[in-house]
Amino acid sequence: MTQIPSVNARDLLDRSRPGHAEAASAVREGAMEIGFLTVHDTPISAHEVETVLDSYRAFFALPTDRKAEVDMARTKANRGWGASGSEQVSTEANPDYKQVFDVGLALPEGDPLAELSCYAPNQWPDAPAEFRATLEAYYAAATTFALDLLCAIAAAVGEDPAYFRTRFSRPMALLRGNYYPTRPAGAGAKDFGIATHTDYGCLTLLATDGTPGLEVRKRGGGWIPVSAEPGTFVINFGEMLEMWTEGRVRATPHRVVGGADERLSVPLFFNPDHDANVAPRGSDRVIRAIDHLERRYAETYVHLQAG
Ligand SMILES: O=C(O)CCC(=O)C(=O)O
Ligand SMILES: [Fe+2]
Repeated sequence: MTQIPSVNARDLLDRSRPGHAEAASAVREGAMEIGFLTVHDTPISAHEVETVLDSYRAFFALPTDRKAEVDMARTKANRGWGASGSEQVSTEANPDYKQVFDVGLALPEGDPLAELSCYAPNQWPDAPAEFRATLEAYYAAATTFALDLLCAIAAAVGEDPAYFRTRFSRPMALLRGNYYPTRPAGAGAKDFGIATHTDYGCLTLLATDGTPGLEVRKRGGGWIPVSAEPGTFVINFGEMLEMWTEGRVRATPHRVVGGADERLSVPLFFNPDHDANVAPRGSDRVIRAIDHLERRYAETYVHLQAG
């Protein structure tokens, strides 16, 4: 049976700890074989995650017309609320029935990067109170942790951590709240909370409310369920890191079918700077991170789809 490795984050991040070698070895298996791992003993507390989950829960519980005030479909970017059906991550499935709320890096006033849609301004609802402050605080904590994790994981798989550390100074990192209502009556074989997909970026730091639902595709066929209580995290890797490491780190397909229980999850998609070259290191190709990300956004967000 394939197991998703569980890693002590303190041991991983601190090379002087006696558990470091064991943590690094578990990371190698998680990154290079399965494409998923879970981490515990992290710098982000269960309480911080519960606070973020409570904020998203209150937002998604607002009446539809209130959420529509920050509907990303009214913009050419992906900041704000995405209604059920606003994203189609697989051409073999219908648009997902989840709702989302997406937040990106907040740039200083007048920053020329704000012209790029990957750095579009965030849209904030008036309610719930503290929603913006809670998400901004979590965004800061999660991006710091994600960078430390990515560098430690790079070192564990034999890459140069210093190289990665310099490619995330203005990251196109996207924080998302996913709200999965109960699986709709009449949902069929092509309907999913989120259909089978790989993530687009480097590393995804995923918190959940503890309700099961996420499934990871096994190489030999079949699915492995993964769960994470608040304070623990699921880590998986995206297409850019797979390209960047010439396939040594794997971007593994995953999905949420959804069931009788509502569910909330909070991924941080840790994407690099817009101008990072994510082509295999040592090759003479250039694949700009922003080009890959904008192409994937244009394929999957229904309001950005061509035609
Ligand atoms: O809800 C989950 O557990 C996973 C969500 C996911 O795969 C995504 O948002 O990319
Ligand atoms: Fe995903």
